[in-house]
Amino acid sequence: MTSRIYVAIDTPDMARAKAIATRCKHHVGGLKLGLEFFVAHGQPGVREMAELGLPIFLDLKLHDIPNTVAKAVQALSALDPTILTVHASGGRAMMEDAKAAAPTHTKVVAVTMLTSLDADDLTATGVGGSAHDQVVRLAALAEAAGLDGIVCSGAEVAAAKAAWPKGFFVVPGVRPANAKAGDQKRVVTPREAVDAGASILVIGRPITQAEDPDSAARAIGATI
Ligand SMILES: O=c1ccn([C@@H]2O[C@H](COP(=O)(O)O)[C@@H](O)[C@H]2O)c(=O)[nH]1
Repeated sequence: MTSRIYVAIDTPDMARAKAIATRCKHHVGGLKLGLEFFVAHGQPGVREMAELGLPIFLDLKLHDIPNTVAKAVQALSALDPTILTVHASGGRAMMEDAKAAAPTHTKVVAVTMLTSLDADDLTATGVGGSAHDQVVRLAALAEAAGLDGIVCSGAEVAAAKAAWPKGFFVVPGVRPANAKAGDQKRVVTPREAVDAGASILVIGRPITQAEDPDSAARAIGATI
């Protein structure tokens, strides 16, 4: 069975990115390339990583006016990513236009509330209610916009899935027991994320900063 783990390759260093991906490629289901990697290497870098043969999750978290996001998605289409992210707070029209511009089989998923934020952060940005309420609200908006799913923490995925059973649920902020949370505030273990209904888990530092990324990915895979 294909692993549900997408390893977050968060580095601007191409040699390191390829080395990590090559080492753990038999124990993960895909590679997640985000802002740090894309700003450093752009589309040629993504193509180079895709040559390793794993599905590519392009986590660019696009967030702008509908026309700008749609044009950006069009410009990325040749990369044919398996998964692409936009921010749900960009609004319904932005998400609709992003989905319309994406290749048919690319899953366009909306980031609801970053896993590095907690309830206090939400209040500080002027949003009332709990993380749970915010995620469920933005999940409904993403579904209405025709997206494929959302990104949320493992703490909200069960509620989001109950409201959207056919949605695709991406869960970052995943930490094996006793691993350092770092800047992540809404954290669950890999097992908890899967039990709650995650479609895929995004895991970065617990794998990429391990002495042996291959063993780390394998060990985490064994817990789910
Ligand atoms: O809410 C979100 C959305 C995306 N991410 C991304 O996932 C990885 C997590 O890396 P770790 O090292 O496992 O913390 C990273 O690339 C983020 O950009 C997220 O953490 N939370």
